[in-house]
Amino acid sequence: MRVENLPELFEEAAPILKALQDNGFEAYFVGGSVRDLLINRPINDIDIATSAYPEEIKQTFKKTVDTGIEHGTVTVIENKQTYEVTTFRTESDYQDFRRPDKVTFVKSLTEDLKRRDFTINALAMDANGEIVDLFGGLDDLNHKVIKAVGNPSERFHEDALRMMRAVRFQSQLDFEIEQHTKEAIIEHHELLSKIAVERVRDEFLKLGLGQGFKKGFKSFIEFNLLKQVPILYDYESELRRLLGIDFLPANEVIFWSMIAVSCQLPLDKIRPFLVKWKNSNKIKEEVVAVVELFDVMMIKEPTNRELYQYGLTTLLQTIELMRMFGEEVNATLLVDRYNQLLIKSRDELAIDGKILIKDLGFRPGPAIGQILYDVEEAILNHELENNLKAIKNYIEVGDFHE
Ligand SMILES: Nc1ccn([C@@H]2O[C@H](COP(=O)(O)OP(=O)(O)OP(=O)(O)O)[C@@H](O)[C@H]2O)c(=O)n1
Ligand SMILES: [Mg+2]
Repeated sequence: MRVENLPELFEEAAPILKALQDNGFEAYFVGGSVRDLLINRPINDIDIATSAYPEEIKQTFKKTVDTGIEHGTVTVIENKQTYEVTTFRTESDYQDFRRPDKVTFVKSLTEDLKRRDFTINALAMDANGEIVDLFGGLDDLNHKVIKAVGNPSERFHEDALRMMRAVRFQSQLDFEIEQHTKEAIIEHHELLSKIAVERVRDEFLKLGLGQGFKKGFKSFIEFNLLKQVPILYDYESELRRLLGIDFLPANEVIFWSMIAVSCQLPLDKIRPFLVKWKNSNKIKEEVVAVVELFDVMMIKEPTNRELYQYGLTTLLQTIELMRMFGEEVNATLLVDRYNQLLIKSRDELAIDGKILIKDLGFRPGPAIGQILYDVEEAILNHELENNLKAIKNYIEVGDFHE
């Protein structure tokens, strides 16, 4: 099969393949980009596999970076684009079911494709768009099937993360997992515990944001992968409720908030939960804010101060989360209320501590903070305009002096 009219991304990369070929090497596009091209999905990164050794790749191109030279990967920079170019390889010595430290370079594309995870990821394409399909990947793409290359048990022993990859592709692509592949995951699910949490998290998140979330998540639970992940292994019945939800989480923060809320984790357990999953501080704080506001809004309308304190992004994410859990929320009204706030942050306040001390004769100390808070509160509740004259007057009349 040949792909006519390659998209620009591939056209731009074709000279890389040609340069390697001109030096007597084989070179192909491989992996996710070929798969995604064939099913019209947006293409992430273009990976290239070649018979050239890393040193030979480096000699072929002017600008290269040794990204993972011990694994045979050299990054080639051409026309400001970067391409990962990897020597045909097979992974031989497996320790602890993680990807090996050592790889063995091989001279044929076939050997390289044989060690890849799924048939849909084991397709290659040459510079003219000709597809190399040695394991039935095209058929599986057409039938929307995720199937291990060769013996599934072997593939999962080589890298146990592949079991997570199976369910994340199921979610992202809305595909089904082939029977033997599925049975091998169920049989070997315990191997997942050997894999670094960060790697599991990346796959879990991709699963969480996929179009076929419910399908992938159901497999994640039913193939017992859930049993191997931090904290959540205890919450199977709670998490199963997510299978009945009709909204897809739109981003990382909503995804983790959705998980935390469905497990009914108390607020003080959310940070430790996110830390266990090695999330960044940024994600941690954003998720905690969403869940806090969610708890508020489940009981009552948020106050103006709450809208101000949490801000628009958190508000919108919380509204989305509430809708996921079947709560009716008047988003327009809440957003209008937010937009009508006279100030959106402390910096916008027309007065500050310095003015209070210099112009109004207050003494430095905790009273300053209290005055600013009260002024802010009056402005947030539309009882006071945010201009210096009005605020000074408010303070004079209000008898704030000790
Ligand atoms: N554990 C893994 C990881 C990757 N691969 C192979 O390496 C390719 C590139 O890996 P990666 O970029 O991680 O995955 P993609 O399939 O490209 O998916 P994505 O679109 O998410 O990048 C895969 O297609 C697959 O052929 C593999 O066999 N086993
Ligand atoms: Mg990729």
